Amino acid sequence: MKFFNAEQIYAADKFTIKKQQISSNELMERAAVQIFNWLHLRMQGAQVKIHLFCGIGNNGGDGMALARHLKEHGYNITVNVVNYSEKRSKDFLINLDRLKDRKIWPNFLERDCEFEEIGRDDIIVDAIFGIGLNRTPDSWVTKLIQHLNDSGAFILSVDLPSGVFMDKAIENTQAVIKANHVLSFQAPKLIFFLPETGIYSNQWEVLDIGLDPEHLAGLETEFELIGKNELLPVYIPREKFSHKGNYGHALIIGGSYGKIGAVSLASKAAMAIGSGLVTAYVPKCGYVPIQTALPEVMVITDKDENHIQDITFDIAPTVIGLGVGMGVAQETSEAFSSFLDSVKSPLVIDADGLNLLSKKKDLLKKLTPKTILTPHPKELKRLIGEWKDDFDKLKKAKAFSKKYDVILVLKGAHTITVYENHGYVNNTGNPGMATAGSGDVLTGVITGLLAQGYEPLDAAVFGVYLHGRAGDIALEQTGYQALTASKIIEAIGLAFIDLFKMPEEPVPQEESNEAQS
Ligand SMILES: NC(=O)C1=CN([C@@H]2O[C@H](COP(=O)(O)OP(=O)(O)OC[C@H]3O[C@@H](n4cnc5c(N)ncnc54)[C@H](OP(=O)(O)O)[C@@H]3O)[C@@H](O)[C@H]2O)[C@@H](O)CC1
Ligand SMILES: Nc1ncnc2c1ncn2[C@@H]1O[C@H](COP(=O)(O)OP(=O)(O)O)[C@@H](O)[C@H]1O
Ligand SMILES: [K+]
Repeated sequence: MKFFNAEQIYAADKFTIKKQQISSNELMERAAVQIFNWLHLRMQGAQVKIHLFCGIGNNGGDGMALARHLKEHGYNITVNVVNYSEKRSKDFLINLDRLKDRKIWPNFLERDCEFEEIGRDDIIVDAIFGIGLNRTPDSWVTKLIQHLNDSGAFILSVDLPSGVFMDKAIENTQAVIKANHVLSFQAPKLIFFLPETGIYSNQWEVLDIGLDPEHLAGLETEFELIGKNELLPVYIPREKFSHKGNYGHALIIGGSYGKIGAVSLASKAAMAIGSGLVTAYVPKCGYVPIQTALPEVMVITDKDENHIQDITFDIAPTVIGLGVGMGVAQETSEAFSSFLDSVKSPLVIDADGLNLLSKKKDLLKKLTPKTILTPHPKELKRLIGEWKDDFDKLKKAKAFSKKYDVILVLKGAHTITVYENHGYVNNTGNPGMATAGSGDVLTGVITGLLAQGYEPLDAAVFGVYLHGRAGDIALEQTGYQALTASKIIEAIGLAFIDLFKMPEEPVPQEESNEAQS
């Protein structure tokens, strides 16, 4: 699913209005009816106080139209116009008049005015700013936003939480609505998935307002949300007469004294994801533990007992995953450097492999084209330097990807895989996965997919999805706290099965069309 920017949404509005021969106000009405239906289905006429706060643009217009439907269905509402500008939009004004026609008189909130009391059990509809926000709200609007956030009431935001920009970082965190639920029109928004802005959208849902699907499908976007629909076409089925040689040989290089478990996890994950053969390359101290723990995995040992000092082997792996638990000893660094001089196979580099690259940036030029790097935020900082905010991080990651021809897997709650100018946002996984070794599992998963012939970008995006899905499935048995990296590996098979089990959930839409009657 694509993430559109504000300009694309405005253009899609225009296109739809023309093609469907409707007015912009009719489109607004659709949006308002959808929100009304969403609320009505849940509230069933309950007399909970609903406080609507509407700006003077089209986001406010949506709120005014919603107020009319709520009133007509007997809900207990108060309507507030947050009068932050004189430049009221045409459709806001139409809906203001329609309210007045029905004898509903909004309170006009201005600088220095008193704000109404809001009870903890009340509901707030936030329609102050939408995608048109282009500067930080004034101090009095900021105070109002704090008043709403402090009320403890349930906040339903229209389209996005007021105060969040579509394409840049928040400047004043006090000036942002903390929404309990966001109803986003037509498509989700990238800001829901970035850590600095995502915290303001506790939950979100998409409401279809009927923008022209063909027009939307033809739009080029920088970011997209990855789900089953995007991945099923990528899946490589198993052929009846295939043999293990068809599914590649993954070599996992890493480990050091006390950190052999990282290689065990990555190797086991590479096996579980379907690699035909898996070999682990470890210092001597890793031989017995891996041979004992993983009968399916072959082991090659380094000449040294405790650290990797010389990466040479006489096998021909299809793909190499390097770095987990490897340490950054001087000898390891030198071995890594000479290994890169001759390596030709596709590479996945994680953990200490990334730290070594950060220490000697020259090595980046030696990487196989489209090498996959899987940094967590600290490793990423070492690689690409500090960033100002999430948007700056993505910009820097894209530039880095282009400069070195690498695929960057930016791990986090919503891992984003970046290649050149594009970002693929993951929507599986859970906070239970914030646990030792879960990153090692991801390294094995991606390496194992590459071994089977997936293109590097597909292997990264698919691997991140399956890893998260396995974490979600494991969670059902363990709960957050007891979820461990090993449990993620155990659930990989179910993550594959789940891919085919049921179609992707449709974008949530409300069935009831009561308000249209
Ligand atoms: N296809 C869709 O998705 C549909 C979307 N719809 C709805 O339209 C919403 C977008 O509406 P919108 O363009 O009128 O912008 P909105 O956010 O209401 O802001 C209003 C104006 O405020 C101004 N302004 C900006 N920052 C400011 C500040 N800090 N302090 C003071 N003023 C500030 C700025 O004007 P400026 O002053 O810069 O000229 C801006 O234009 C969208 O989110 C959705 O709810 C549906 O109705 C139909 C289909
Ligand atoms: N809150 C979270 N929600 C979803 N996934 C998470 C969360 N926290 C961590 N993860 C995932 O867990 C993995 C952690 O990787 P990493 O930090 O390298 O762990 P380790 O070094 O212990 O193996 C990443 O794939 C990351 O996306
Ligand atoms: K809003």
